[in-house]
Amino acid sequence: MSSDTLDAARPAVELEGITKRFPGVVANHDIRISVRQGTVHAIVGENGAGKSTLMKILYGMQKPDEGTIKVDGKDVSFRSPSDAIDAGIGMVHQHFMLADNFTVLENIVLGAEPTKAGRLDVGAATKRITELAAAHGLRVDPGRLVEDLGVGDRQRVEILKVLYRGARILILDEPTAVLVPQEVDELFQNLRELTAEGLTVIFISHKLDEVLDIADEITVIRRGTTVASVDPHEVTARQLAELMVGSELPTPETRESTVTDTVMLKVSHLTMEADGHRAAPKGMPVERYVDLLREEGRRLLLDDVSFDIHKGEILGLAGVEGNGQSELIEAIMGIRPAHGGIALGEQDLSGWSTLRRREAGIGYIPEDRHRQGLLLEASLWENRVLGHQTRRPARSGIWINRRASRADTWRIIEDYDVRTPGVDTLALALSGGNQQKLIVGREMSGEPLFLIAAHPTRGVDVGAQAAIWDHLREARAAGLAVLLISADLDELIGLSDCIQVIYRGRLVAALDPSDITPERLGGYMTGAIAGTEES
Ligand SMILES: Nc1ncnc2c1ncn2[C@@H]1O[C@H](COP(=O)(O)OP(=O)(O)OP(=O)(O)O)[C@@H](O)[C@H]1O
Repeated sequence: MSSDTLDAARPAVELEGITKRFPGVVANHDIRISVRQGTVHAIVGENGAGKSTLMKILYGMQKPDEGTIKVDGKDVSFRSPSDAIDAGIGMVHQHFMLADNFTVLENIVLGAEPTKAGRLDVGAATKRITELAAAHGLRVDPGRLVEDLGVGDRQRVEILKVLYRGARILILDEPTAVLVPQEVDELFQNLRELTAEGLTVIFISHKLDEVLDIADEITVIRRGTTVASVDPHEVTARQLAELMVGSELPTPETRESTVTDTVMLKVSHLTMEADGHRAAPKGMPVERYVDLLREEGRRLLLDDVSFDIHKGEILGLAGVEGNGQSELIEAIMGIRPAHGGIALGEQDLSGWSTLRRREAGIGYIPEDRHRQGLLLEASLWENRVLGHQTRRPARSGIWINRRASRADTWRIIEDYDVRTPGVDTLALALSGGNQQKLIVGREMSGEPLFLIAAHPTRGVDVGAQAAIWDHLREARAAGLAVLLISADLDELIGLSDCIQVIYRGRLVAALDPSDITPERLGGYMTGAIAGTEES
């Protein structure tokens, strides 16, 4: 949109004086934002700044204590998301909420208004979806099963789903976190087409360069209140970050290799069958057995994966989600059986329980902090103890040592800048990024020999991201071996000593991070560049 038309555009959403308090925290305070119709309006801020709370208010999931919301110039008051949907607001969640074993069409119409007869008119629904998809440049095939779709396609289905319900204002919560660069380009193209047709997009992201690329206007929230609305053409990513933090950022230090010759983790011929683990015939070498499985045409989730990680080394694993990363983690943690070998230092881990592996020195920052990382209903100090019950400071004799655990939780809060009123706060009351900082702090505190870091900075702001990177680099310099799995390609390239690409369960390329671009890496990850071994 040209700046003249932009200025002329009327507001689609006006938030005036929004305040929301939780016990001990003012999450939003006197927020003022005017979102012009037909624009992409980005909202940025540190972890815990209050972005999610504000979006929950706008989507009817929470009620503000004070303030007014106007949509298309009219005062509204939402009691639930369905009120927000009726007013033309749609939310595209970061974690897709699609049913895998249903088609695109079924997912889109699921939960939308039933037809008068109570049955779905498949012909009419298909026609409407096809028209919507064509009108907005969102190509998807309504008849395909969602489980067969890639991440970018799934996101398009989510967008179509809210458009199908009549949304004119779309809220996108960190939509690029799971996308490779090529998919980000496509998403941005889609968003440009949507706004060109008069739809309005509210875009939340921690990736400031992307925000600068796509937004027509950016609002910065700091400690619960709006501190600036800026034109993306007039600020740099660094200035934006400084507005968020309220002070100048430190310049990142240059890095030196700390990789040693000592192998800390050795993974050899790791292979996992899709339809159930069967023991290999006695005495048959694993390589031979893997060949046999292939000859039989069995589907393999991990296909003969071998690599070493040395003391002081970060090995980055690049891959589009669903190409075997989760299975690799599960095999290393002893959660799911696989063929092949895993050794930590001199110790062969075959047959070891997850707890024993953890005790032997494996730390684990899980990819899904809600399902695997935290007990949301428990306090922060209890979460500090979680998974570390048998080690100091949690344990003294046979008892959990509350005092030491609480003190250590305070230490993590300080070291990792977790924004919380205290250690008795429930984990569910922390913002997403602050939950993540707590988990990273906890896993690093166990002083592991080897760490699996799955998306360690997902959802954390640039300041906290830099702090977590520093902690990882320091631990690496002290000899920690790290398997880093991340969808953030700048993070993978910036932190890793070597990058392996996983595609359909196989390691297809070994790349040197010092001479690879995110675009080329994305090419390997999607299979667009054929996987040849490089080094
Ligand atoms: N249900 C709740 N109960 C208590 N406090 C809450 C609740 N939800 C949010 N908060 C607090 O409100 C503040 C704002 O949190 P919010 O989730 O809105 O931040 P955010 O900007 O979305 O952060 P992030 O980038 O980490 O997701 C935080 O201090 C958080 O701990």
